Amino acid sequence: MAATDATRAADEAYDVIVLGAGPTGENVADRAHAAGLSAVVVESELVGGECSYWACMPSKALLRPVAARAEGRRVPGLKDAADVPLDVPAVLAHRDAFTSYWKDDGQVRWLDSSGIDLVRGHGRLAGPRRVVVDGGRVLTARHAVAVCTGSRAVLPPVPGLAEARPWTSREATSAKAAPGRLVVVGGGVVGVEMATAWRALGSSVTLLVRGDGLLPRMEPFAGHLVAESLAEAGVFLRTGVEVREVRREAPGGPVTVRLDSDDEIVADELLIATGRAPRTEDIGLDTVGLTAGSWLDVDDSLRVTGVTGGWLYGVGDVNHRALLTHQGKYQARIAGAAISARARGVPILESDRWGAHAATADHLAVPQVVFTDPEAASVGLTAAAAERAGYRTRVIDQDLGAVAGASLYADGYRGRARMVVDLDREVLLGVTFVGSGIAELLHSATVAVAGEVPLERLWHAVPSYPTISEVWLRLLEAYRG
Ligand SMILES: Cc1cc2nc3c(=O)[nH]c(=O)nc-3n(C[C@H](O)[C@H](O)[C@H](O)COP(=O)(O)OP(=O)(O)OC[C@H]3O[C@@H](n4cnc5c(N)ncnc54)[C@H](O)[C@@H]3O)c2cc1C
Ligand SMILES: NC(=O)c1ccc[n+]([C@@H]2O[C@H](COP(=O)([O-])OP(=O)(O)OC[C@H]3O[C@@H](n4cnc5c(N)ncnc54)[C@H](O)[C@@H]3O)[C@@H](O)[C@H]2O)c1
Repeated sequence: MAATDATRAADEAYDVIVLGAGPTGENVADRAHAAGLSAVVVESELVGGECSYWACMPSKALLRPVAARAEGRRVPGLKDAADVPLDVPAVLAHRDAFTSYWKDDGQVRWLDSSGIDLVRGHGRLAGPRRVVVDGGRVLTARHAVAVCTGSRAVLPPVPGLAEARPWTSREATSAKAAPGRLVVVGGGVVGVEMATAWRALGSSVTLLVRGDGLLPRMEPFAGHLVAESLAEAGVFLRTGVEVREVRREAPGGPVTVRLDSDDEIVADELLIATGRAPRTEDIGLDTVGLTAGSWLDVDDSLRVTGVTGGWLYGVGDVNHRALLTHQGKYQARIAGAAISARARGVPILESDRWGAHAATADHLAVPQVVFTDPEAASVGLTAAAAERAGYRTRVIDQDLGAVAGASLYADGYRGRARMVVDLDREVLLGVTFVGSGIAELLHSATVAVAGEVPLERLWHAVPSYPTISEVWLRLLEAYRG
């Protein structure tokens, strides 16, 4: 029997509506559902979002063989065997498998098995607590709507650029073959990771950076070490340059990039990796008093400020707090807890620093690993950021190559570590590691920074011998004198 309008309307009411099924949206829905609330997710493309299909997963699948080969080349006995070109079809096939061939059946099954409803289509807010999908189906939320629509690559307003149809992160992570000549614009994370991957896959790569170094949000030595190694891998790095104009005479033909110096570079592909914009231009923000196309300002429980009634949340990339999958998922856990507490009528939330309903780590302890060779990883504040924030600090640096575990790990190990100490509390504000195999070391630093572990107690956390982790001992010895 066909549902009447009345029963249909009742069917379409949920406790929580989530807009966007990326890693963040999936986790908000999961947390809400685990707390006994009904949840629906609206998704216009693939369940799993950018991370699964055009970002984290495919990029790391491309980069893992690059790192493994680089490490093999530095291990006696393995050097010659590892010093070979990558098997490009095998690497690309591995990447394709990691994106599930751009199909989301597995993630849809997970939603189903979790008891979360999925509505496919483009969702737009239509006033408080209402979402309209593809201009038809109307969903209403009893407690909350969480906007988790993520971000997209921005193209700077360079004449001819849009018409030249450059690669963005989507094409750079999903391309079916290595271009002969690739120009990459932007020395941030996407720029350096993709320059690393495509160089190793056989492209001649030119990396154009308008600043004076790479990875400007990290400690300067991270960018220096990565630049040194990219140059050794054969990447042409040009710093202090601006792109003035781009021309592509024929679709699929060569592209010419003119710089502010009037130099021209001709390439087969151009990757623009100059940052992100929020996917909020067409989600009905104007219907709730917000500006279309803006990042969402949120409080520490991820609730959007400037909207009355407290029902709208903005979680993940869309709030611009930390554009990382793990941080979006962390925010989702906090938002899910806050939504369910408010739904239960809990009078006062745990919104104090490090409370259950406050995403404090977004301000103080965001970890990030850049999967270049060497890897660069950091958590918390850089020395410069700590100084700007007014802390009284001491900076301790350590040559990672001098650690026994590192020299065993690879011949001629190159790397560096830094800890930034808050002298008033004697806890760590930030830690950075650069070197092979340090990605897995980062969590120790995250625990120390988020835990605000006193340095005198860290002294009793004994790293195993001979591991790269002994860098902790060297850093603490240098601090204690
Ligand atoms: C090349 C690259 C590599 C990266 N590598 C890493 C990494 O190694 N580690 C890491 O932590 N982070 C990495 N990131 C960042 C990471 O991808 C993002 O931080 C993460 O995807 C954000 O998750 P999200 O759920 O907030 O948004 P997204 O993953 O962007 O998901 C948003 C979802 O919302 C959907 N949507 C948008 N608008 C609507 C609408 N109106 N209606 C319905 N659905 C909608 C979209 O289709 C999408 O599925 C990388 C990013 C890039 C570009
Ligand atoms: N391994 C990881 O964790 C990982 C990997 C890739 C991306 N990400 C996330 O995705 C987000 C996007 O990465 P991204 O590299 O696109 O952004 P980004 O903000 O990290 O870097 C963009 C770079 O482009 C430069 N730039 C901006 N406008 C420019 C212009 N007109 N001309 C030349 N250069 C210009 C900026 O100065 C900056 O250095 C980041 O926030 C990052 O955290 C994470």
